[in-house]
Amino acid sequence: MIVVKNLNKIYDKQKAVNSISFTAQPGKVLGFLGPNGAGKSTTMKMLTCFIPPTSGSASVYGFDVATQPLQVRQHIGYLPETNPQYLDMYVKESLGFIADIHQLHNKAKRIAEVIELTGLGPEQHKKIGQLSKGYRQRVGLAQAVIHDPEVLILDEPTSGLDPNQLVGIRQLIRELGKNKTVILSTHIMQEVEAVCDQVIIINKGEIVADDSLTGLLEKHQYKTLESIFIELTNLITTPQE
Ligand SMILES: Nc1ncnc2c1ncn2[C@@H]1O[C@H](COP(=O)(O)OP(=O)(O)OP(=O)(O)O)[C@@H](O)[C@H]1O
Repeated sequence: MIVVKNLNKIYDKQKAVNSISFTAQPGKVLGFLGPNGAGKSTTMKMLTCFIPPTSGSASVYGFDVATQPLQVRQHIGYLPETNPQYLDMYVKESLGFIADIHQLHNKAKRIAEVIELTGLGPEQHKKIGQLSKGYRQRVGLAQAVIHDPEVLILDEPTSGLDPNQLVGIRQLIRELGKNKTVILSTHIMQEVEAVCDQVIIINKGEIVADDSLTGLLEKHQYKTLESIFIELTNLITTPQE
């Protein structure tokens, strides 16, 4: 479970995240939506202890991101938007490297399992630099889940994937979401409808919707998710400080 209370991030003078509060429950996929620059990645970076909050609090699986970052990292899997990879490493080597960071005892078995889970089988003997973008995303996902974390934070996990790969990765996220807490950011509304149970829309650092997918659609007279998104993210027109 993730609990966020009055979380703020100010970069110099730029207020990126403005006192947001929400919870994410296990067994559900939470779609984190918002226009470019809304504060999605910043929030995800705070939840994964990559950057400290300016104020407010967030806990992941009961551990505080500011005071218990090691414990948070043990229970969280993170696929950053940029999916940074060592291109000279072989797929299995990179998974072994991450498995070592997590001090996994059953390393070989677990590497084989995540290769199977993420559909990396046919490409497992290649160097990461030789992989297509979609397969690199799969490596990122395999790295994020290798220690079987209870919480997964996925920043635009399907960006740039072809339709065949999209279906596969979405199915995988759905499957993982059955017993983990998953937060997923995306700009693809179809993906939200296909994968998410809960939807948060953030605009200019503030939450403008937090509801179940069905609740959100019902509240907006079953308009398309795209029109709801546009309506809500064009609402706040006052400039940021
Ligand atoms: N390191 C930084 N220093 C200064 N400002 C930053 C930094 N990182 C992000 N910002 C600013 O914070 C705001 C939120 O950015 P963030 O990357 O969280 O948005 P986002 O919702 O993830 O956007 P996108 O959909 O484009 O990925 C933006 O105005 C951005 O310019």
